[in-house]
Amino acid sequence: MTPFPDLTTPLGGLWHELHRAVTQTLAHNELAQGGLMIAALSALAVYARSLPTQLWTRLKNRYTLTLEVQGDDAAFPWLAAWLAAQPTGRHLRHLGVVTRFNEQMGGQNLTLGTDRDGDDVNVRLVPLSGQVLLRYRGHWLLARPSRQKREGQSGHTLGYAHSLTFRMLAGARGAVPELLREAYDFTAGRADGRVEIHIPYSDSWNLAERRAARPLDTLIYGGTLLDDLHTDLSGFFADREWYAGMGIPYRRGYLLHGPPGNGKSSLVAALAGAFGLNVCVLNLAAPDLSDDRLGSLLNNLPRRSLLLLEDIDAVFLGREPRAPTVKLSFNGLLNALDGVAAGEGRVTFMTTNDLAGLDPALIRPGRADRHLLIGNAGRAQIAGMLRRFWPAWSAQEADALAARLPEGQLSMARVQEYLLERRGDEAAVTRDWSQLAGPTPGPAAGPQGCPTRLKLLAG
Ligand SMILES: Nc1ncnc2c1ncn2[C@@H]1O[C@H](COP(=O)(O)OP(=O)(O)OP(=O)(O)O)[C@@H](O)[C@H]1O
Repeated sequence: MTPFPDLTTPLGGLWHELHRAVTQTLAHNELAQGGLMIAALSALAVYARSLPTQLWTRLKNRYTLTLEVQGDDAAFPWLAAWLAAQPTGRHLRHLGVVTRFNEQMGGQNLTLGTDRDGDDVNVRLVPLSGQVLLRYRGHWLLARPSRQKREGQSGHTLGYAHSLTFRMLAGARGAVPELLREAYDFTAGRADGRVEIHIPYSDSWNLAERRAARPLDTLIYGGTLLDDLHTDLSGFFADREWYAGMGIPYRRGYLLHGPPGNGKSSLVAALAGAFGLNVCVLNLAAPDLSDDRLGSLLNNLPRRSLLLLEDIDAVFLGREPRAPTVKLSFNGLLNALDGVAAGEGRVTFMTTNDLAGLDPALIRPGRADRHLLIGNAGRAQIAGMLRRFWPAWSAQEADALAARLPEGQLSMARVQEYLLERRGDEAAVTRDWSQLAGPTPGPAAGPQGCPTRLKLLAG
């Protein structure tokens, strides 16, 4: 087949003319010859310059493998914390300071001091970007944390999307599962009795904090509330097959209601510790929580978690949002709680200080199967708390002191605060006792004396 078009056609004739003109020009015109030469050499130079990069990329793709984990994945905190704990992890030079609510970033924990309430003020030094070479089980790993700005529709910064990449020789593939297992054991898998608190991040959850589990017996409630709840929950976890056999959705919902500061949030965290579970805290009033996002979040709940919806009365008045900033619709919430997509095995705790303000649909059985009133402190509870603070006191001494206070008027948080203030001065507890029945001191205290910052998680 001839490389030229057919000369008998008009296009073939045109091509022939063009070819002849170019050949003649190149044969007789030195300027054209020089131009062509320069163009050819330039093209060669460009190709030669890109050759090492191409070669490197080819070699890299052929002989190395990459393990990448995105910041919103559950494995991210495991690997980030593991990396930060490696001796060479400290060689990363681009560090950021984040508060403890970003524990998922790994990094080095620093306690800067204690605040007015005696709580540690913690920050973390976390690697944001850079790369380090480290040796793992005889293999070289190039670890590279990085972050990318996330922008909203109007171009404003929403935050940063973090990711972590490990590059290694292809032969190290067998070490990947071990690496993941070790990172998991180092963090979430540590059987140290800690409870993980997760908060929403985009459509998924981020580990906000790992905290020591509070023993259940440090919480004192009236009657048999604690035992009943524990038994109910144990029964639920043991009954999966029974639910399946009965065709009943395998979910359990609890509504804890009562005045503030009597241990609703603390109870959820303590139960999580007792059952080896974690807590996912969701603020339904968050302005960026739409119906869709709530659905995704509930579908993506980390395994073995209790879902905690705090202060649900603060979101809707009846079925209407309490504030214009609330994006969630009442129906969206109902659907997420028990619609078709509602997660199997989910345990939800809702807390409220205002039962009367809630729409009955939100708390009907199926969404909230058990309603538990957690009221103000009874005398027996106050006596119980006195003996926790002062174990040497006899039951009669504690009962006698508690009997001087009105039944069900004070919050347990108020009693706790009073005792905390006098924990170094036993005599002051009895001496000032009448103050407890009086008005609550301090600007941060609510009507029942619940210090507002004693929530499971702020926000
Ligand atoms: N029943 C209780 N036994 C022991 N301590 C309690 C009890 N109730 C409350 N406290 C103490 O009071 C503090 C506040 O409790 P918590 O935040 O759990 O109350 P709450 O009912 O969830 O309050 P709110 O309705 O304001 O969220 C905690 O530090 C906890 O130690």
